[in-house]
Amino acid sequence: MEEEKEFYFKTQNLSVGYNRKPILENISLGVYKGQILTLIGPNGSGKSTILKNLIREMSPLGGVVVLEGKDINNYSSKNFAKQMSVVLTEKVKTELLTCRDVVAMGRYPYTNYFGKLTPEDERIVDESLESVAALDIAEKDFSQISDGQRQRIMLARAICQKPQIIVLDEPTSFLDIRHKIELLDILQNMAVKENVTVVLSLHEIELANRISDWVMCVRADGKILYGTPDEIFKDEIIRELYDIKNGSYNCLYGSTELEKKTGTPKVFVAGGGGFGVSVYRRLQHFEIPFSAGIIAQNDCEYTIAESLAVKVISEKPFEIFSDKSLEMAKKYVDIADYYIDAGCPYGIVNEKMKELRQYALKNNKIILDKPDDYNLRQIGENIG
Ligand SMILES: Nc1ncnc2c1ncn2[C@@H]1O[C@H](COP(=O)(O)OP(=O)(O)OP(=O)(O)O)[C@@H](O)[C@H]1O
Repeated sequence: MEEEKEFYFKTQNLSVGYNRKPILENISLGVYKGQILTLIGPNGSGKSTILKNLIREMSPLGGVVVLEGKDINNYSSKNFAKQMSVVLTEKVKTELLTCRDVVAMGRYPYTNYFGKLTPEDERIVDESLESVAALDIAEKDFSQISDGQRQRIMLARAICQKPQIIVLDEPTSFLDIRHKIELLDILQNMAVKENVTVVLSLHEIELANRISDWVMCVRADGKILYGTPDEIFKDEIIRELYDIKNGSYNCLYGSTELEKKTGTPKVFVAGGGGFGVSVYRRLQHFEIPFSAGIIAQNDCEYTIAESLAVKVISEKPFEIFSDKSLEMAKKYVDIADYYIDAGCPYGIVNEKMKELRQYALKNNKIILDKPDDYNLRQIGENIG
């Protein structure tokens, strides 16, 4: 990681761990103002431990954490709270506090000794509640709301603090997909529009890929990779990071596929244009090995076919399907008992697929057009 200009927030040779035993060493991260850094990695790899060291909840076993050129230990508590707000997963103990009260706690670095809120503070509390779409639950008892609602209130509290940097540990874990997207949208907005720096950990790597400027991969073996999303989100790196042996993760589409079924492909799928995707996944579901073709390598379903099919007959990007590919596809039709037509329309590029279907027909293959689950289950039973 080369530093051209001074990072707003960085670590230098940071070591973190428990009871004087390091679990991760030589951690070097750096973000500029208004950027988003996401920590990803398997359970127990140490993401929360790193975050706790970044927010002064734990003391590093070695190295330093630097905020705006200054060791974070050299900030007074109040000044540190004006710079940084934190959203952790731990449940906050509250007695008889409304959601509004909890959010208002975010203003304490700015209030006087008695903690009295000014009308301006009250306005910021309302604004923060509104930004997480929680005005409707503002007067509810904080201990009587759902996990997802609690997560949004804690974010509102952090926003209310008007920080320069916000640190969040798995802020999306209890949220449904709509609220996940909304939360990440709020963070992105804070970063891009208000120049707030965001450091967070996420399990949803496809979302990490969308919002991050920097990504830190924390591997179970203690190895750390740091880079831009383009450098980090490669199928190979992600597979190794999570030690995915059965199944696959596709970085381009953020899709997860279950384990490929191997064996003689008694089914041939004529796919293309995305029409084959659901057929491949249902064949996998019924544990039926299959071959697929002819798929252009730039077709949106190519990588999914590669993840699930025993064999994919493919064509180079943007090329009209060649005789050579057709001959190869015929070989796999020969092996198969079934020819599934996924319904991709014919055009200039894939005209040879008409010939392939004729070939299957002539060779007494059972032709199925867009089969449903009932058909697929029967195929599974027939081929054993
Ligand atoms: N208080 C503690 N004392 C000793 N070891 C701890 C403590 N808290 C966590 N650990 C250990 O430190 C390692 C890293 O834990 P950490 O919670 O940082 O992982 P994580 O990457 O955040 O995991 P997850 O994705 O499951 O939240 C784990 O092996 C864990 O068992």
